[in-house]
Amino acid sequence: MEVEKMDENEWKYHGEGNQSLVVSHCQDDYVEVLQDKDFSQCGFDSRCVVLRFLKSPPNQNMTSEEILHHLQNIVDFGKHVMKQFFGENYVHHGEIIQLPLDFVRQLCLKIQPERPESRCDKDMDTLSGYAMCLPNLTRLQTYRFVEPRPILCIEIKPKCGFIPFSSHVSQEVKHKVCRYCMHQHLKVANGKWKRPSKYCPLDLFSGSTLQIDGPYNEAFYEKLLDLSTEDDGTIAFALTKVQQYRIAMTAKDCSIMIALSPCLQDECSEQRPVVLASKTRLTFSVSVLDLDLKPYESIPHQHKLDGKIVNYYLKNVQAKDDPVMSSLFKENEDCTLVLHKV
Ligand SMILES: O=P(O)(O)O[C@@H]1[C@@H](OP(=O)(O)O)[C@H](OP(=O)(O)O)[C@H](O)[C@H](OP(=O)(O)O)[C@H]1OP(=O)(O)O
Ligand SMILES: Nc1ncnc2c1ncn2[C@@H]1O[C@H](COP(=O)(O)OP(=O)(O)OP(=O)(O)O)[C@@H](O)[C@H]1O
Repeated sequence: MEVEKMDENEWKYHGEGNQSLVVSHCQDDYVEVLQDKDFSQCGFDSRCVVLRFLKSPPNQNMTSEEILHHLQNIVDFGKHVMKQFFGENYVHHGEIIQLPLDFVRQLCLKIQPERPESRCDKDMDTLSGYAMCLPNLTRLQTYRFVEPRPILCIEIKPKCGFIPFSSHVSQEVKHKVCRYCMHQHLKVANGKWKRPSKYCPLDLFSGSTLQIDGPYNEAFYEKLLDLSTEDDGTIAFALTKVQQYRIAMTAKDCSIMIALSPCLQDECSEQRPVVLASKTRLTFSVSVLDLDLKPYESIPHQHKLDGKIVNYYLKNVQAKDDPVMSSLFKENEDCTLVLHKV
């Protein structure tokens, strides 16, 4: 990708979350096989990548150095920690790219009308010129060229699914209803959603949970794994526990992108994973995204939020449905852990 020749008209709004905004190349729907000569600064043809910009509330801009440092942490954390947890093939840590400021400003103006109103409480960073360059995960990742066939891409955010059994969890309701389902009621009350979701992460997961700022290198990862479960009372132990918590919080908020495309029998090779769906053979790619480490500051926020979620649920949902906790057994509603003898 030749950064000096970047033209905002070749890029389009792709999507955004609470922390970042993503643009993709306008031609990504109909490109031909790419030649190695097209690859440059970040090792990809611009038509196969997305650019991911950080966002911040108006008047709370970080300096360029802070942005660069933050992006570097994201890349290192993906590369050395999350890749090890999820697997080399599923995590794409990307690279930092420095773009001409003029391009970034023009791009920001161009995409503004496409942004959903609910996301406009934060602005895309147009001051630093830094962004992450990542493969476009809505495409198949098997080869570095664009598939000639149509692709169906599904993005899911599985969220966290387990019922804690620790005796340190004092509230009885937490042993019965998962946090995600309880949180849904608070989100409806706060106006985030119109109604609680019928999805429950417990349907997806069967049990346990996934168990430090920089350097996010292999030694860091080893340290996380080596931590014994016995509390030895040292500061090092306590710090590592905090880091484990942050990593678990990060993992619980990730997204999974699944790209599927039809393929003919003679096209199937060992390199290309295939799934059979009734009469069709589909080749696919699976990627995990949004693996930015949650900041320290989110820990007290999580703690407060936890209290709000449970209190709201107990007062407004369970209290209404009691006396016999009938809600626990309502089909498709809050998901309760019901143990069956096998
Ligand atoms: O708290 P939750 O479970 O609602 O998750 C938040 C997400 O809400 P969602 O699950 O999509 O409804 C929320 O997603 P949306 O903004 O709704 O897309 C963010 O991912 C948020 O992370 P951060 O604080 O911006 O780093 C997420 O916050 P944390 O992961 O920091 O708690
Ligand atoms: N590499 C990628 N390829 C294709 N699409 C992507 C890629 N990265 C992000 N996206 C799209 O952009 C959206 C926003 O990106 P992302 O989830 O990283 O933002 P975020 O602000 O960190 O999210 P959150 O609100 O969960 O904190 C994703 O939901 C996804 O649809």
